[in-house]
Amino acid sequence: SATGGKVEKGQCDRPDKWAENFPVANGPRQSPINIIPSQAQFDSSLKPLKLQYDPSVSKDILNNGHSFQVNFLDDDDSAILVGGPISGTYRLKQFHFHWGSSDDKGSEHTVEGIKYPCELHLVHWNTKYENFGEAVNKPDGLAVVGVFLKIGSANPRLQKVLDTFEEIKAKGQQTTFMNFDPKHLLPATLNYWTYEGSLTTPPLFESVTWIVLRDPISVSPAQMAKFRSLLFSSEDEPPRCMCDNYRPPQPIKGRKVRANFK
Ligand SMILES: O[B-]1(O)OCc2ccccc21
Ligand SMILES: [Zn+2]
Repeated sequence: SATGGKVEKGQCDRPDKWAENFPVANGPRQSPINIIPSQAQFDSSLKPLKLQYDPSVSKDILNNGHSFQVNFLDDDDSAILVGGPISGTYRLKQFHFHWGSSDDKGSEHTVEGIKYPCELHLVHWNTKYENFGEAVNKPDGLAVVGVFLKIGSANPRLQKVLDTFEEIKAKGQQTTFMNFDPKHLLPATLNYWTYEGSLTTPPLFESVTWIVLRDPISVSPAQMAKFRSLLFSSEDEPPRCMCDNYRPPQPIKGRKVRANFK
């Protein structure tokens, strides 16, 4: 940068600047939020979450310049989410992650102010709409399952994803990534909190029913270092480490968070 110091984040990368171009950033149902378990309301009418991902129709993995994502074939009901707080059928479109520059931060949702080093988002769209693009800005358009990653033993299922990173190091790079079953990235029990929220990245559409799992999956420090080996920048730009791609918690604005467990 001009000052020769740490390269500053570009304007568009800074969450505190997003309201200038996306006024909904200050809207009534923004995400993520800080979850306070004692204030969540147990709702016995909430159904069990059903993630039916067979066969696993993953296609490819892409570095999109703000995270990396695994894309799925979504032209039929092969990988769907039903039950939980939603009605109807939502199709899996992609999953991606958010993480920090160190293990003490990185998740978007927090629990009693606790940040996890990483958070996985499994993005599904409501099949009452024609496709993801039609669903993405509708109030009941998306359902995103959030999974926390906690520092512990290395996660062999996650390693399969990390092993592709040499091929997608820079923005815009993509490689095939088939037959990966995202069910293997879920914790043993699917206890969850749910609330109405938004995309956590521009355009911040208020279209997401959030389903945040209570139990984390494990990730090792070495695996977290691998996340940080990716770049925000493309191969012909000065390298900028891909990390801290998380939005901080937003005002709850009177919303209720429900739990399907006591
Ligand atoms: O903003 B997000 O990361 O959170 C939910 C979501 C859905 C689709 C794309 C990106 C996102
Ligand atoms: Zn996300």
